[in-house]
Amino acid sequence: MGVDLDAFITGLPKAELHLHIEGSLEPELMFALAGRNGLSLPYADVEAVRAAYAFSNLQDFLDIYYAGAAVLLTRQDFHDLAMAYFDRAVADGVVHAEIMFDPQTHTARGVPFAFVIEGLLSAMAEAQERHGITSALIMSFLRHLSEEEAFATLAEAESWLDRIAAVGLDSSEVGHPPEKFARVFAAAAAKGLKRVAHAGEEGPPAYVHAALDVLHVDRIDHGNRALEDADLVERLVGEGMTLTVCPLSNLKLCVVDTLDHHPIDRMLALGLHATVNSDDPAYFGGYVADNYRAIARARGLSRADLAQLARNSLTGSFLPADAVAAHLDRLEAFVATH
Ligand SMILES: Nc1ncnc2[nH]cnc12
Ligand SMILES: [Zn+2]
Repeated sequence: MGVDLDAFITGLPKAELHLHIEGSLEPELMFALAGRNGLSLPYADVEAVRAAYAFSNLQDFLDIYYAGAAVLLTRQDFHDLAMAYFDRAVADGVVHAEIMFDPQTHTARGVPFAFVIEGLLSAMAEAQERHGITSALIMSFLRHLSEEEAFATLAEAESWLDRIAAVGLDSSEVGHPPEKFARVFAAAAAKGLKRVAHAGEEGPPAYVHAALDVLHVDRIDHGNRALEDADLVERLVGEGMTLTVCPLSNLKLCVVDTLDHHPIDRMLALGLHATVNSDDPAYFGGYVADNYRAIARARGLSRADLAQLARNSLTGSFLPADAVAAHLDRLEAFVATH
């Protein structure tokens, strides 16, 4: 009733479960931080940065994304980066965000782990105080690096483990299967951390199986290629496994050729617990509500579908059950009146 689809999408209380904070670095902030830190960028201006964002696969993107992150040096830089994200997320109706960070991208450049996490944590506290948005941290290991380096990162995080909800696995998927990180994920689990992993973005269904069987993940990031394996789909449905799907990312990284062919509605119809997320919004042309809008238009999603995606995001989050229930109550009230 009443409001148009854009307002309905924005108004739906939702969680964002797949967001790389380094991927929310807008070109304007990239230039501001480069200036503040006395660094020069290989781009003339923000338009030139945006023009460089044309990718034909995941690796094309990762090369540019790691280069962009080089402007992040101080606690204040990480704080400013995260505050900019939270401001956008709140405007999109995000009530809870589980944000991934890649410490190895920074520690490899000599930035102390403490600067990264303290900057993010101070922004998380400020965003909660200012906007009421809650958040959690997912510490992701770069899968193109070694198991030993992942263990070193877990050791560096030791004194902050009570502030980290989960470990994750990202970066170049093909050739770096989940098995490579079996032991470090087991060590993280023994320390009480939850586990997520990118799987089935470019990698085959076998990587999704391994994320489940070997890494014992609580969620699958992306999971698109699971659709190639009917038994795997049945298993994911049976286990109620949340998939953190990222439509605009899938388009920009050529996981789908057009959003018109995106499988989000097929996933819902199969009973998969799919969610919609932005992945790296500064690089892929949109924040979470842009992703809902783009996929709704391309696939003709109904308001009931959109509400189900938002519901899945809340139930798939790592929030305590009472907080999930409270958000779901608000979601159902919103849906009933719009
Ligand atoms: N979509 C993605 N896949 C793998 N690693 C990433 N790091 C940032 N975004 C990523
Ligand atoms: Zn991702």
